[in-house]
Amino acid sequence: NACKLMAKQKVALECLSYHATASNEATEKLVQEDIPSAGCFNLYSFTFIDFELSDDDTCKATLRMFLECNLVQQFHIPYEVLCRWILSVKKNYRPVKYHNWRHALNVAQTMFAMFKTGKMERFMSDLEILGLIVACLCHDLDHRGTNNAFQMKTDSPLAVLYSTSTMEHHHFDQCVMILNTDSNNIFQALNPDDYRKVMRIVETAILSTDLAMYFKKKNKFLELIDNGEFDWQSDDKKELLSGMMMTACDVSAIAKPWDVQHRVAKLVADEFFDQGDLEKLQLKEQPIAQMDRERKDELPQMQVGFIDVICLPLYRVLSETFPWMKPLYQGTLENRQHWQDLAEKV
Ligand SMILES: CCCOc1ccc(S(=O)(=O)N2CCN(C)CC2)cc1-c1nc(CC)cc(=O)[nH]1
Ligand SMILES: [Zn+2]
Repeated sequence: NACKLMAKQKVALECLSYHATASNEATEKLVQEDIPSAGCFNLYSFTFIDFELSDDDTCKATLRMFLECNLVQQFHIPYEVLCRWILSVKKNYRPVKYHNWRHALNVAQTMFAMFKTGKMERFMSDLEILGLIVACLCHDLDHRGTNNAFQMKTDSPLAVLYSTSTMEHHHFDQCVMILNTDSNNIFQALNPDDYRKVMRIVETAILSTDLAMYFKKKNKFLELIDNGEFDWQSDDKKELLSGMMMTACDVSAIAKPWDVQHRVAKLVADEFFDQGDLEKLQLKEQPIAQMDRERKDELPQMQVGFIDVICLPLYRVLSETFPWMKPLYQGTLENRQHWQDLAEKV
């Protein structure tokens, strides 16, 4: 309707004024760079840390993941197009405190480690591996540091466009926009059937990162597991497994070594508190506890709740079915103890 059209134009206008694609200079530079090994970046580990990587290193680490999965050769991705696409994706993340390019890189690296160290690649087709890595890198594109509820409450143009999973639909939209920007289309060599398939994998995977959708999917997934499901080849089961893996990657900072988790949690809290400030100022309303900086001493207890309600159940069922994913469960358990200790101190 007219209302949606206006909102679409408003969002599109924002993009027009800001050039979405990477520059040719930046692309040419990356094309020439030597790419360190996966071992050098520690990409096979569930305890990968990006803090000491420069922005340039993060692009090389991303290139290394594509090369390590043989995706460039397999899908005839022109190397220059891949370099430009990585730089364009990085450019379309905003410098918010948590939902920025570094988060996207970490989520993609966890997916890579799941495929390789978690031995999940044996259940995945090559197209699914390509689709899921791309989905992880794009899953929070153009995040503004505010959640779906905030879009609704502030009547943001995005909430007019998408009434459910508002941000996740926008992230996918941004992913499509970048692919449609000339010489950024890493899927250009795929035949029409594979192109349709991989776009569907990317869309479903990005939409599954809405935590509200996770709760629905989790029960269906648990049912399959309880019935001793082991044939993950059918499309709907594969979609369900991919969705669980996307959430597992999205929250995987919770399983990192304690000093990393503690530092990342501060970034998450700072971004939440910024939204809480906006709600107090702009909306004159009291934010929920996790977004209220006046209640920051409740943070350790909230993290224990986050671990118990969302993270542990997911990592437990994944590691029971796929044993090599256990490090994620183990790391989360250890961090639960640290958060519990802090919660008792307050
Ligand atoms: C660290 C600052 C406090 O962070 C939290 C506080 C509460 C909860 S919650 O599970 O109770 N729950 C989630 C669903 N909301 C709708 C209601 C509240 C989760 C987090 C949290 N989220 C993420 C993902 C962005 C990462 C992270 O480390 N912690
Ligand atoms: Zn995310």
